[in-house]
Amino acid sequence: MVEIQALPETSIFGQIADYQHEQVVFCHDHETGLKAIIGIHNTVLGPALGGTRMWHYASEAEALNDVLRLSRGMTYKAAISGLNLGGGKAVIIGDAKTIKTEALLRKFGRFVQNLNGKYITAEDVNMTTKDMEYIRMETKHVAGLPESMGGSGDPSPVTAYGTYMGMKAAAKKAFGSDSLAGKRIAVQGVGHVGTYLLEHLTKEGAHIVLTDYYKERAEEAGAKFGAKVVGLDDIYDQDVDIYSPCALGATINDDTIDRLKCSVVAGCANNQLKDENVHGPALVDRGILYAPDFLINAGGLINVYSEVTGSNRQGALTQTEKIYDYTLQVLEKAAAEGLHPQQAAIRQAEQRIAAIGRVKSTY
Ligand SMILES: NC(=O)c1ccc[n+]([C@@H]2O[C@H](COP(=O)([O-])OP(=O)(O)OC[C@H]3O[C@@H](n4cnc5c(N)ncnc54)[C@H](O)[C@@H]3O)[C@@H](O)[C@H]2O)c1
Repeated sequence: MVEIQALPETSIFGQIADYQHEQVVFCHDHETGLKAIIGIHNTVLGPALGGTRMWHYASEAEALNDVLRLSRGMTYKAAISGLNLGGGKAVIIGDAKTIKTEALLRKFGRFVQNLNGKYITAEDVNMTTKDMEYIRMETKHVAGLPESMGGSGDPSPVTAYGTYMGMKAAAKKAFGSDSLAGKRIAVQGVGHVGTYLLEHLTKEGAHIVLTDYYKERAEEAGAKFGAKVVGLDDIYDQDVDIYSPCALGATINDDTIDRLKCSVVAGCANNQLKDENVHGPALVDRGILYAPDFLINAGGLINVYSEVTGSNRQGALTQTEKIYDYTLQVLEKAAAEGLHPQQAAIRQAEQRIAAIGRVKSTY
């Protein structure tokens, strides 16, 4: 596993080397004000696929770090899910409310096109379906489009299904049975994925306690699913079997970890561990089983992949169901090799990339 060390902000090649990226493309256009970075982490398994995020970064160094970290995560997510995809991601620097124009997006599309399919882009934070339409005008290397445009549509139900499968596998390991009937589950965030997840959980007879940043959204979900609604910060103190982070990242941190009373953490949020090298082992010390986030939330990527391969929603769901087996395998590996689950998942992904890399070494 690659240990990432803090580097001086100016050491661009140092950072690229540390994260082991193949290629990082800096895109600039004076006319439109476009400043974008495309991070291509690894293409051993296939083209690098990952969304484009637009964000008002405090510094260019922060933007670079974000694209490097996110694209590396995509490599692992694809590899561990058995997909023939590499990891990539792009960031456009700037305030989406002020600088985003058709021309800027189409110019970005031309940079994507220039990579000839080595990078396939998709929607991410602060990008809309309309924005993707503009990018699509300049490049065919776009995935995750709405069904009306011939794409694979909303990935949230598929992500929720995979998270549900991963949660059941973790329950099997922690409690000896994968049944969630009667289990007390704290769901943090009832947005797109969280709501679909609640449908699976309540159908199986789990008892839910939930919270959301938007009080009305929380109340609505509480009423619909017969769940108890608690305050934003109170979610960490609940006496539950499973904590399911489905909102933001980094919610497992120094401030929250000692408050958790659960036996399992399994949710769809990205980057749940604030520092995987600190909080991964800390969960093990506390006797809490962690279902690796990038493994159990891969349903969305699997759904997008179905677009690349010409499969359909049913094919994506069938592939997503395998997250149950993959999660069990990773948790077994972690126990057998004395690793924390996130570390075991990264190793498993790296081993697949290395093995397939050797396969491809013959002409
Ligand atoms: N949508 C997908 O297919 C997909 C795929 C992989 C990973 N994810 C990740 O899953 C998470 C949820 O995605 P989503 O598409 O449902 O997003 P979303 O924006 O629809 O839902 C997130 C919800 O969390 C709430 N929230 C924000 N901050 C909160 C806080 N501090 N406490 C409680 N609630 C809070 C928001 O109000 C919102 O209702 C994100 O981390 C996302 O990156 C989503």
